[in-house]
Amino acid sequence: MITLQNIEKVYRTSSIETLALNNININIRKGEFVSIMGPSGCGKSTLLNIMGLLDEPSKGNVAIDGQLVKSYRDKELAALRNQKIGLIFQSFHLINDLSVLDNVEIPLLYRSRNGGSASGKSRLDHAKEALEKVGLSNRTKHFPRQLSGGQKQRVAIARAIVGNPEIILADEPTGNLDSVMGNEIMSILQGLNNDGATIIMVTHDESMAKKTDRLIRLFDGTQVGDSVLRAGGAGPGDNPGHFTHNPTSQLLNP
Ligand SMILES: Nc1ncnc2c1ncn2[C@@H]1O[C@H](COP(=O)(O)OP(=O)(O)OP(=O)(O)O)[C@@H](O)[C@H]1O
Repeated sequence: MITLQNIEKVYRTSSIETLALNNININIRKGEFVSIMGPSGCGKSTLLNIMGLLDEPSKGNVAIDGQLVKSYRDKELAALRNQKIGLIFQSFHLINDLSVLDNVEIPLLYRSRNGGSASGKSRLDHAKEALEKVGLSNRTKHFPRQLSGGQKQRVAIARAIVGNPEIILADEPTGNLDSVMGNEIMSILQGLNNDGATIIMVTHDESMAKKTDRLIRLFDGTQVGDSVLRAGGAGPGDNPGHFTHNPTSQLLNP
């Protein structure tokens, strides 16, 4: 589903070079719930951003469903992201001036403006459905400032799933929440995973990581662990999957 091959990421400023990721090789299988852990600054967010096509590696290859994304232009990357990937962040990233319902509709608006055919009514229906899935049907007209942290994160999850993405990437989704709310958010993510979503979650919390299928550990930009926590997770030794031919992109393994 997501394959990273020999990924290196270097951040360069005029005076400093930081090797944020060094020779990372990971294959995420369809339907897995994977957690990524490691000390502050070890490269977790950088890794998630590369998986989410928000950032490019300095070296190496990223493939989504076997398709190398290296040759994709920004617009193609944005379209692929909108179609396949839902993003959830620690600080929610909601738009304060928009109602809950309008926040959740945003990915569908993007899709409509880029050739999608969904009507305004169907977009709103989908947004309401997504809010129902996270138990927030009774807050559609509220604004983010009128919600608790856990509710804000549930809105963010509804926005992430409204377009039915196959992949959900979550960067410390419970990091700003107390343990009760954090557990609620984990239950929602587990439910989405049971329904078939592939989820990759960065966390500092071992107890949250233990609820996932597989734990990848990073240290200083290097992958230092990859363990299966429950059946269903792919093993550390798994080889990257095969790559299908698409004339518009290179093959990762010709
Ligand atoms: N835009 C940037 N420019 C320069 N260096 C950066 C940039 N973003 C991240 N880094 C550096 O890359 C390394 C990895 O950062 P990253 O944010 O991926 O770590 P992290 O594991 O997610 O950390 P945390 O747990 O504190 O959020 C760090 O040393 C950081 O200082």
